[in-house]
Amino acid sequence: MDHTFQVDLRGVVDLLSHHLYGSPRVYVRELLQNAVDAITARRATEPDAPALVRIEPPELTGDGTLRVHDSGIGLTEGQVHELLATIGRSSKRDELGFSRHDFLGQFGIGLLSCFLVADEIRVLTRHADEPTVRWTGYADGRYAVEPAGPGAGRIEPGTTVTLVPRPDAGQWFATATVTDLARLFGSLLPVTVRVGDVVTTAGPPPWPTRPGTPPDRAALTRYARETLGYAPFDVLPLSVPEAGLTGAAFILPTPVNPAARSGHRVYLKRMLLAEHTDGLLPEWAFFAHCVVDATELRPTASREALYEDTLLAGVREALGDQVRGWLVRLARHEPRRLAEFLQVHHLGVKALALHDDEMLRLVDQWWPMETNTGTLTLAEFRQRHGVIRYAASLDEFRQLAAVAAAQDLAVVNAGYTYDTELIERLPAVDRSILIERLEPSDLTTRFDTVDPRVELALRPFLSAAQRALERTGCEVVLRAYDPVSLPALYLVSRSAAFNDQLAASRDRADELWGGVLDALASSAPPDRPQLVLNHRNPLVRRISTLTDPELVGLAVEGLYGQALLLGHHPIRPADAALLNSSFLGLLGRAVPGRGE
Ligand SMILES: Nc1ncnc2c1ncn2[C@@H]1O[C@H](COP(=O)(O)OP(=O)(O)OP(=O)(O)O)[C@@H](O)[C@H]1O
Repeated sequence: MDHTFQVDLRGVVDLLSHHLYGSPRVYVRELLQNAVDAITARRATEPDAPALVRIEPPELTGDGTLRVHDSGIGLTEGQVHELLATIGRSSKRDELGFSRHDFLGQFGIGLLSCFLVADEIRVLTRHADEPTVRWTGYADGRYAVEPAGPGAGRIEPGTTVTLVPRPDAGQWFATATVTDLARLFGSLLPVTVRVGDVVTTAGPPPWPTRPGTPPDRAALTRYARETLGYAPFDVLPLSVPEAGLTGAAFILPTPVNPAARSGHRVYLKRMLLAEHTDGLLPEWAFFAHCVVDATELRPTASREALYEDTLLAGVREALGDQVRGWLVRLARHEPRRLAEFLQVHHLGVKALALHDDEMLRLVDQWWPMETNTGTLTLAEFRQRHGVIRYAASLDEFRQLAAVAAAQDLAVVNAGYTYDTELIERLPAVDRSILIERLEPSDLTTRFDTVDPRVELALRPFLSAAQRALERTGCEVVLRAYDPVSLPALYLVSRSAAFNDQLAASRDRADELWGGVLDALASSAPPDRPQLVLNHRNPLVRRISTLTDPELVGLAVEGLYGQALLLGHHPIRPADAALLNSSFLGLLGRAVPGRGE
């Protein structure tokens, strides 16, 4: 024998409140939604029927209940039995079970949300000229249906839903709260909604809802200020006809962390879905905040997020194209504004340019980069210097910018976030673009060698200098270069820097890893850092003529330490000890009196 499922209503309500809805406040939304749907249904056959929803909070009814009156289609007694008492039953689906296009509701569970805040729900409803019916449902699962009785019938078709608040839910019924919630969820609804005497609907959205209508920028900016709390950098209207979507993207006026997306304000058929909806824009467009209304996108059952389907994916792509189009237009027609935009959002734009050719071109053309010949865009740099020569880290740039400039070598500082990757991606977009990473040791090839006779005469000095620095593993070289004021330059090729790091890790590693690192070290080329003394520098010349080997040692150690510091190189413990001893040694010699 067949049996019918029994439903434990308390269990279902518990499920809704703890696992489906984020807050009991959704009861206002569900009541509004049912009222609006009922009005839509009535106006389908009676286009001139009134379209009014009136909410009376307990303060106004005076009997502790909240009432929602609508001028909708109402229900017959048969429908009351069928629809109100069956969980999951809805009049808003077609014979095949698909949600009907004109309605907000579709799941047949919305009314249950009232049990989040009420113990008892009463519905007094009249359909056309049928008798008025009274339905009362209780949170424990009981319900009663009866005719309204003489004198208690409704004069007009429509429905009044009455909630008897639960003792612990009083806060959700305060007039101010109900007004705020009606405004939050329903301000764009196409019917008039009143809480008491206060109209909470605000008419049509502030963005164009018909194709071809130009946006009212002043109204949109006002909307952003009043509703979203900021004055946008710019506003662009959005439209995706396949999703029945219209809206606006507000470009945020301050930098935002691309990883901390705050989501978009989404309305479905003019009812607020959520203020922080994810998934509407591609991730790169984090600098845009959208407010949209769509007729075809679907909500999840909680009505607090968008259902991820192919339509949503298509919408995301279309909206991404529109935001991108705005950027490209700005670049073409308002370069100043674009520069302002980039000042605020350059990090995000660069992140986007890592994958997006159009954005990469934008960065190439418009983003001012630091170079050792002043601030230039990469495009300008190319035009002037041909090859984009770049230092891949801030330290490398600092170390070499001035010296390279003195050799007429223009270098871009690509040490800021994403810059190196972006420069290295440029040739993939435009094969004619030449790039070259500045290798510190390349510089020495541009330095002049010293006259062989002079160098020969300085052999003893150079040997003493090399001996003094032997412990540091660095090679002393003599060259002549500009700027004259620079006595010495410490140059580490990339492979030497790698070797240094490897040696430091080797010292800290255990046996197993030590073995692995040793194997690596043996495959790395034996490239030593160089201390390049500048023979054009007067001090170096004087030092090179010293005959006291100890003083030569102290002076060269001093130059070594100064070159390390000037180039922002890491100071290892051995370097610190060397710096210390050379400083004290030189001081000892400089101060009159006998040393111990
Ligand atoms: N104010 C009303 N006027 C007329 N009919 C109503 C009203 N409120 C509810 N109903 C009827 O009760 C049914 C169930 O309502 P309920 O809110 O539970 O679900 P729904 O609106 O169909 O779907 P959803 O769960 O998505 O809101 C509705 O389909 C509708 O037929």
